Amino acid sequence: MADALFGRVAIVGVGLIGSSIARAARRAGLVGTIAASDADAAVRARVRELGFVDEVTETSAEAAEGADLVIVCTPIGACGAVAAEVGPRLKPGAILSDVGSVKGAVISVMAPHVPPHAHFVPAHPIAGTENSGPDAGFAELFDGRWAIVVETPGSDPQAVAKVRAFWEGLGAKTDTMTAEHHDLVFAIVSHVPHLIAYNIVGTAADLEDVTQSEVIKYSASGFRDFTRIAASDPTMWRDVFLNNRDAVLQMLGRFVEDLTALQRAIRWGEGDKLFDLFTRTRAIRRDIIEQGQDTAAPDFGRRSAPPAGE
Ligand SMILES: NC(=O)C1=CN([C@@H]2O[C@H](COP(=O)(O)OP(=O)(O)OC[C@H]3O[C@@H](n4cnc5c(N)ncnc54)[C@H](O)[C@@H]3O)[C@@H](O)[C@H]2O)C=CC1
Ligand SMILES: O=C(O)C(=O)Cc1ccc(O)cc1
Repeated sequence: MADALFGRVAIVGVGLIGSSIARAARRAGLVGTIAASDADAAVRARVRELGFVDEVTETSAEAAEGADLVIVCTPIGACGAVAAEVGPRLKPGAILSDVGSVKGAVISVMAPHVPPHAHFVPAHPIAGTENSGPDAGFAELFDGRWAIVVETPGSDPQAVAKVRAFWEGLGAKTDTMTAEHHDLVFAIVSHVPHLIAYNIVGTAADLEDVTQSEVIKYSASGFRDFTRIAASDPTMWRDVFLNNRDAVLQMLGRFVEDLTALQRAIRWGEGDKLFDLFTRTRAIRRDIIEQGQDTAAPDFGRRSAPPAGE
């Protein structure tokens, strides 16, 4: 068991990520007290029932009162309003953080509400599932996965080090990068792939009338994997695309160009072009596996409830 890094931690928004943080922090003995709040009364009631936090408050301001660390785990679109509510309650030396999948836009709406006596250290765990809500979280979610901690101009190195230590205590490996770089990288490795999944499942669903349900009946594992991703939370992903617009559009532009080149290769029977690309991409997958980076274990992706007895 690690020594407690923080006395009181407040989690605002107790869905998949917020509840997983609470469970993992408890598992590691990382914090003294965990307070939690959520805008949804049904979620607050369920969190009380599940019993993985010490205190459930009506408002985020109450949860943040006296906290050493406040982590905003709401959809991105709510981060600015939550920061406006908790900012004035932050005690001297307190750290405000978040888990949003986009960093630039989130920082621009949260940072103005951080008083000079507190610190702001944005973060993003690269771990999740297609499920939402407090029942979907589990303590092992971050084990062996990356958590990106963002350094902002003027950020306090000690506060950054504490947030890194917190994520490492939750089981993650940590790295730092600028918000701008983060948003470009995750546009191509996470946001555009989700958009592709939403699109292909949508297209197939539109064709379903024509094929009389064959789309679902015969869907093999490739299409099934897309349906898992396309089952991800609509609010969360709407907010991701609205808030990482420039980077996503830049990466989509490149993606569409490359797709058009493939379309052309198929039209003109250029088998060598297709074969070369498929050979390169197969090697990439093999490299990922060799480096032990394929930590998206299927049982993690498919989990919808914490282990019995938690
Ligand atoms: N789901 C995933 O796989 C991952 C999500 N993230 C980020 O984590 C954040 C949360 O995502 P999830 O936990 O999946 O969502 P979730 O939908 O499971 O939970 C979000 C919770 O926030 C609450 N909420 C909404 N507005 C609020 C407000 N104004 N004040 C207090 N509570 C409020 C909702 O009632 C809900 O319980 C998002 O910003 C997302 O970008 C980061 C990594 C992975
Ligand atoms: O479920 C999956 O495959 C994911 O890709 C989870 C995920 C979603 C959003 C993030 O910002 C990070 C991880």
